[in-house]
Amino acid sequence: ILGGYEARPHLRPYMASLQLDGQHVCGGFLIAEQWVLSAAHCTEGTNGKLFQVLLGAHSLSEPEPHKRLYRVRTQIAHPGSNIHNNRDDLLLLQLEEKAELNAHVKVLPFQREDRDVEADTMCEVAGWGTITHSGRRPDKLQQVERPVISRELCNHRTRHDQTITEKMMCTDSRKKDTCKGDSGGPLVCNGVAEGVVTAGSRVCGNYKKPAIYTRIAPYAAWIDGVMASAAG
Ligand SMILES: NCc1cccc(NC(=O)c2cccc3[nH]c(C(N)=O)cc23)c1
Repeated sequence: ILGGYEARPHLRPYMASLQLDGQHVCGGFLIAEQWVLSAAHCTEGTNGKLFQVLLGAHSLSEPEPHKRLYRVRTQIAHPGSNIHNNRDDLLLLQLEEKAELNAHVKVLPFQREDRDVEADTMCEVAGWGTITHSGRRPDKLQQVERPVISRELCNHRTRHDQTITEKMMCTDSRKKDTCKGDSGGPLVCNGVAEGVVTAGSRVCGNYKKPAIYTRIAPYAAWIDGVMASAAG
């Protein structure tokens, strides 16, 4: 997160850190006791290795009560996701066991009504992604508030030039923005997860490249289907 600030500890008990060999790679969030939603692009370069999911954390390094690393039973990328564009950039992770829910570990509801969030709505995004252009990584969860911008503006020739589909949404990226390692985290508007951070143009903090999110509502049926079929 560029231009943000340290989150109030455990005010976002749904936040997950997707880790490989103890290293934070991407954000994610708890959508059910045994399921985390993140971004498919996060699996790039992991050559099929499964993530471990850290829940209940504020600091990535310090011991904290309720902080727990979960193994992943299965990772399911949306069938439409690919490395060439940002379409269908969603990843579902089934934990080896149900997460132990408590004050620091909670499920975040996601939007099921497929209607655009109005432009200028203030939403918030959090993550352990880089906090400087040079790529400094934070130890503690960061957050920032960002206004939603219209798809029309986001699709302008000088911005993302007609690549933003009706299954995506954007927020202003002037100075305060998502960045490397924030992918997979939730965009929360009025207490509901409306979007999932996608790297998009990979640029951070440049107002010409607004932050892009995969809208969750259009994928509610896919998410429910995967969770139901794996319930086993
Ligand atoms: N503000 C939009 C936004 C949201 C989330 C992430 C990003 N930026 C990256 O992710 C990024 C940036 C720079 C080099 C990078 N290399 C890689 C990589 N996977 O090798 C990713 C990146 C941008």
